Amino acid sequence: MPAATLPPPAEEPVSVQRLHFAWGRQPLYQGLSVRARQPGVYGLFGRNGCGKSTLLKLLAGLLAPQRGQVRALGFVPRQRLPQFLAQVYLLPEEFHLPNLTPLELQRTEGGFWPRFDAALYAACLQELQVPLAQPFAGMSLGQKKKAAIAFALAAQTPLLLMDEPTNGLDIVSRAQFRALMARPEQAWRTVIISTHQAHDLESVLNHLWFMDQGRIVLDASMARLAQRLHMGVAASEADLPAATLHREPLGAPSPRTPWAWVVRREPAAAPDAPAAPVQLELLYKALSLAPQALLAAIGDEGAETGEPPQGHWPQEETQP
Ligand SMILES: Nc1ncnc2c1ncn2[C@@H]1O[C@H](COP(=O)(O)OP(=O)(O)OP(=O)(O)O)[C@@H](O)[C@H]1O
Repeated sequence: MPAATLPPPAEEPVSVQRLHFAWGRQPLYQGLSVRARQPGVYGLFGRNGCGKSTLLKLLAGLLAPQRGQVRALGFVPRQRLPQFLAQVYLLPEEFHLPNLTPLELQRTEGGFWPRFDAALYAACLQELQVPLAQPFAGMSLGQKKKAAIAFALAAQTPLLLMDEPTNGLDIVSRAQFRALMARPEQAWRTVIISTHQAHDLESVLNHLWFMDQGRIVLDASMARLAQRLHMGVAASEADLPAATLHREPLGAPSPRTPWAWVVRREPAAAPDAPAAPVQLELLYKALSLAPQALLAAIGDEGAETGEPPQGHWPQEETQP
């Protein structure tokens, strides 16, 4: 059955409840909860070292939670059941490719993923301009990364985890990555992308998670962000709108320096005004520097959809 016509998964793609995890004695998460309720592209953002890669590894079953519950596609990832492993693909930030050509990689490893799509692999490699028959040993870092991205997309797993996929790619390749993510073959599944390259994902994301101090502090759809926030650039500091949630000069401060701003969007004041696109880089900085007012303006999406907010989960559970 073509991927685009697959039925939606019976299980919630991802559910993490009251997760506790520490590397050695240093606690990283002390009660992290987050859910991907439906397929889509989720962006996982946060400062260096906040725990994004660790969460992806927990979702792939490479690490075990110390307390709490992690579920992906209805499975407990750490059990590493073959049925689960066939449905999840983790593209780590750093990886080792055997000294094969991309074509040989498909022949030797493609069979591990039951939905591996050889035609899609060839199309992705072509789009990213990776030579099919050149051994990886003779490729640059960026070329290897692109080959790995093509393989990850072609594996067609219901859950795809990508850690900093655009790191090391040139500007043209980043645009090509965005085009690949927007292909219809990707629309049916759940993709979680950890990244600092906010601009690379603006047009691709359906949903945003922002992690800080071991918790997901922002869990909002892009539609909600566009509905709740208004962003723009003023010609100078004197031209900034009143009551900004975040403001920053775009260059060395001077009376003529333009300033970027974020304000609460007031749909009641102009109900027919179209929602403006969300500038993720600005949002990222605003969340990193002064999150409280911004989070209050965005509000709790779960509360409005009847979902339990963080910390109201039922029974805490410890996994093997
Ligand atoms: N193998 C490891 N052993 C010990 N500590 C680790 C290990 N991997 C990660 N950590 C620590 O866990 C914390 C979270 O690391 P992680 O790589 O998950 O963060 P991140 O948000 O992905 O960071 P970055 O944005 O820099 O990639 C860091 O303080 C890091 O030092």
